[in-house]
Parts: sequence; C-alpha cells; structure tokens
Amino acid sequence: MTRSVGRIFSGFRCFGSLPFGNPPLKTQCSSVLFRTTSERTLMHALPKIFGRKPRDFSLPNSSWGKEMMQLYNHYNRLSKETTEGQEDHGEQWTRLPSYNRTLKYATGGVYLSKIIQSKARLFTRNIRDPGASFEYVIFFRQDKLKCACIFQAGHLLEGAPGHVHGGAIATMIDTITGTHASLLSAPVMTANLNINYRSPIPLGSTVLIESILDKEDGRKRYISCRVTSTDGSKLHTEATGLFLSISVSHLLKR
Ligand SMILES: CCCCC/C=C\C/C=C\C/C=C\C/C=C\CCCC(=O)SCCNC(=O)CCNC(=O)[C@H](O)C(C)(C)COP(=O)(O)OP(=O)(O)OC[C@H]1O[C@@H](n2cnc3c(N)ncnc32)[C@H](O)[C@@H]1OP(=O)(O)O
Repeated sequence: MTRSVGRIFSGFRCFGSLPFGNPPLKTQCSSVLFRTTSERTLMHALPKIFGRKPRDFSLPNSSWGKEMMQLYNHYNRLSKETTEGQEDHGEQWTRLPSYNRTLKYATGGVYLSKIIQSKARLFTRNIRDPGASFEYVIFFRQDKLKCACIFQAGHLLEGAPGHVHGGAIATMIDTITGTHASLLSAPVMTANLNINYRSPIPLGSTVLIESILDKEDGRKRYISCRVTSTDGSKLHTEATGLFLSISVSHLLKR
C-alpha cells in the first residue's frame, strides 16, 4: 500500500507540495496536462527540474516542539509499511514530501518563461529560519481520502497580539485542501474558500488540520477542513473549499 502510494508521488519534486495523479487518474492526468507544444516542452523539462537533491521541508527540524514531534511520530508510525510480524494498525498514512520550488527553471522558450520565474518560491516554504513561520507536514490516507496536517505556527505569523493571523490560517487551509484536491485530480486551482474562525490559535502552538473529500462533480472537488487542538478537543477553524482541475494551458493565459 505504502509502495503503491509512493508511486503516486514519482515526479513529485516538480511541485511544491503538489503530488498529483493517483493510479486510476494518471492517464487522464497526462492527457489533460500535456496537450499543447508548450506543455510537451514542459514535460521534457521535468526530469531536469532539480539539479541536486532539494530539501524536504516536511521532515523534522530543531524548531519542532514536543507536540509537533509527538503527532509527527504518531502519523509516521502509521505510515510505515506493514511487514510480516508487525502489527497492522488498520490505518495507512503517507507522508507527503514538501519542497520550496514549483519549477526550478525552464528551457521551454517563450511560453514557459511566462510562468516560470527563477526566483519564485512556494509561499509557505520561503523562510529559511526554522520555526519562524509555517512548520508543517501533511499526511494522506488514500483509503479514506483524508489528509491530516500538523502545523506549528511561528512568530512571524502574528495577527491579533499573541495569536496567529487569519490570513496565515487561511493559507494553511488552502494548502491542505488544495494539496488534497490535487492528489485526487491532477493540478487544481482554488475557486472558492469559506472560512469560519471559531477560536484564536495561540502563536507558537501546534494544531491539527484535517481535510476530507465531500463531493466530486466533473472537474470540481469539494473539500472540507477543520483546524483543532492536537487532541481534537478544541475547534479553532472550519472551512469548505471548491477546487477546479485545470490544464497547464490555463496558467499560460494572460
Ligand atoms: C506544471 C503545472 C502545474 C500546475 C499547478 C497549479 C496549481 C498548483 C498550485 C499550488 C501548488 C502547491 C501546493 C498546493 C498548495 C496549495 C494550493 C493553492 C491553490 C491556489 O491557491 S490557486 C490560487 C487562487 N486561485 C485562483 O487564482 C483561481 C482564479 N480563478 C480561475 O483561474 C478560474 O476561475 C478557475 C480555474 C477557478 C475556473 O475557471 P474555468 O474557466 O476553468 O472554469 P469555469 O469558470 O468555466 O467554471 C467551471 C465550473 O465551475 C464553477 N465555478 C467556477 N468558479 C466557481 C466559484 N468560485 N464558485 C462556485 N462555482 C464555481 C462554474 O460555475 C462552472 O460550473 P458548471 O460547469 O456546473 O457550470
């Protein structure tokens, strides 16, 4: 199972935290994605995207606090492939690696140069100081089509004094639900996001963000999401999102 999910993420480094195309959708994904000349050029560019091994931001660093580590270890244990003699937990999660680049460089000429910028960085992964902003790791449970994200909010994310900025919370919700929708149906863009802030999140604290698929309808994926304390007892934020699958050509439109 873990291996099969692993296959989903081959070629994953091309995208920030955007693994896309599960096995049943892979063919559809390719045909949707690589239709035009510029898109085919992009396909050729993909293997060269990273010259050296990029940093995986979803792995622990020294800034991760006790709660973050405990929850990470919990999901990581449930992510290990079950081998003979090992206990089967009944839950199978996969940790999603996360990089700070979408596309590193383009050799694709004028069309690709419209969307690929050498200094571009994924918004949530662009601060080098560990622990200063968004520390998070996303796990995916394929059998239930669920995502769980552990998020530790750093001191640069302050909104109301001592608490996390609503825009930073929205960013994380968009990231988890957007990643979730992308896992189901190739690249997506957020069309709609509705957020209810129920209780403030203390700066520096760790929270759990869980997303589920509510409905699929053609190109549309409806995902809902809850942000809670790590033990689930306190609800901080609730959200629903609509995501539309797109082809690369959508990004080339100006
Ligand atoms: C190599 C290529 C890689 C591509 C990667 C692409 C994205 C990756 C992004 C990030 C990757 C990294 C990590 C992932 C983490 C986070 C994810 C963040 C994602 C974002 O942060 S992304 C930025 C914010 N996002 C936008 O910047 C979108 C601006 N927008 C548009 O680009 C268009 O608006 C679009 C594409 C949404 C739709 O345009 P469209 O032309 O494809 O579709 P159209 O309008 O025809 O609608 C078709 C049917 O959806 C219904 N519909 C449409 N919009 C609706 C709405 N708002 N509410 C209710 N229903 C709606 C219609 O009513 C119709 O429904 P029906 O078919 O039933 O009539």
